[in-house]
Amino acid sequence: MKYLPIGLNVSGKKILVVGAGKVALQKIKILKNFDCRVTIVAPSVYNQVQIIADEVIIGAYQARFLNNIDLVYACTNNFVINKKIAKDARKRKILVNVADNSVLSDFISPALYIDEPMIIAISSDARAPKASKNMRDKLKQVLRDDKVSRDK
Ligand SMILES: C[C@@]1(CC(=O)O)c2cc3[nH]c(cc4nc(cc5[nH]c(cc(n2)[C@H]1CCC(=O)O)[C@@](C)(CC(=O)O)[C@@H]5CCC(=O)O)C(CC(=O)O)=C4CCC(=O)O)c(CCC(=O)O)c3CC(=O)O
Ligand SMILES: NC(=O)C1=CN([C@@H]2O[C@H](COP(=O)(O)OP(=O)(O)OC[C@H]3O[C@@H](n4cnc5c(N)ncnc54)[C@H](O)[C@@H]3O)[C@@H](O)[C@H]2O)C=CC1
Repeated sequence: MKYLPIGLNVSGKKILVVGAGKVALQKIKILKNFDCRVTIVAPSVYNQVQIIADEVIIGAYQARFLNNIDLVYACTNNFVINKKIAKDARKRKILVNVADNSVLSDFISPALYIDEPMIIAISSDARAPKASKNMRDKLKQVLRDDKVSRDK
């Protein structure tokens, strides 16, 4: 095993998501459940992303966008850019998640289900993301059933 699951306090932290496609949107939707500030950078950003991000930078990634950032997600569809983001982040000691390269990632994204205050987080140590998603969906029902019995 390589990736330690921890509960990171992101309250008030500045988080940069590079890219605004399907994978970036998935990350942003999760982040919006937490008390952090999310900035998106991408050459073009569609409405849904625009609405949920705290700040949007239209344009290609530049290293200076990492200034004052606490955590970064590299979610472009360009592996060269993603690799550069990882390198730039490491130089600045900022923890980085690289959507297409777990080897370069300081942390990985588990499959999540949030029903406050409970969180289900399933990971396969980056080896079987689809299996993580499927297991999360099964356990989601367990949490829902448990809640029904707690609320009775
Ligand atoms: C390392 C990591 C990246 C990271 O940390 O970001 C990673 C990497 C890769 N994913 C790949 C593929 C797919 N990933 C998904 C979905 C999700 N993947 C997520 C996490 C992670 N994926 C991290 C490890 C998590 C762990 O430890 O288990 C979830 C759980 C959370 C999230 O993305 O936030 C999210 C569910 C979101 C939700 O529904 O809630 C689907 C299905 C779909 O999209 O419906 C497919 C298509 C599969 C198919 O079609 O079979 C591939 C290609 C190779 C392959 O297939 O294995 C790579 C490897 C690579 O690209 O190198
Ligand atoms: N859940 C996961 O972790 C998964 C990860 N992936 C990987 O994640 C990456 C992203 O996938 P999708 O979101 O589906 O791609 P996508 O094509 O939908 O989105 C890519 C985004 O990157 C942006 N982009 C491209 N060059 C950029 C630059 N120089 N600076 C800033 N933004 C830039 C594009 O404008 C676009 O918004 C791919 O590398 C893919 O292989 C794929 C499936 C699941």
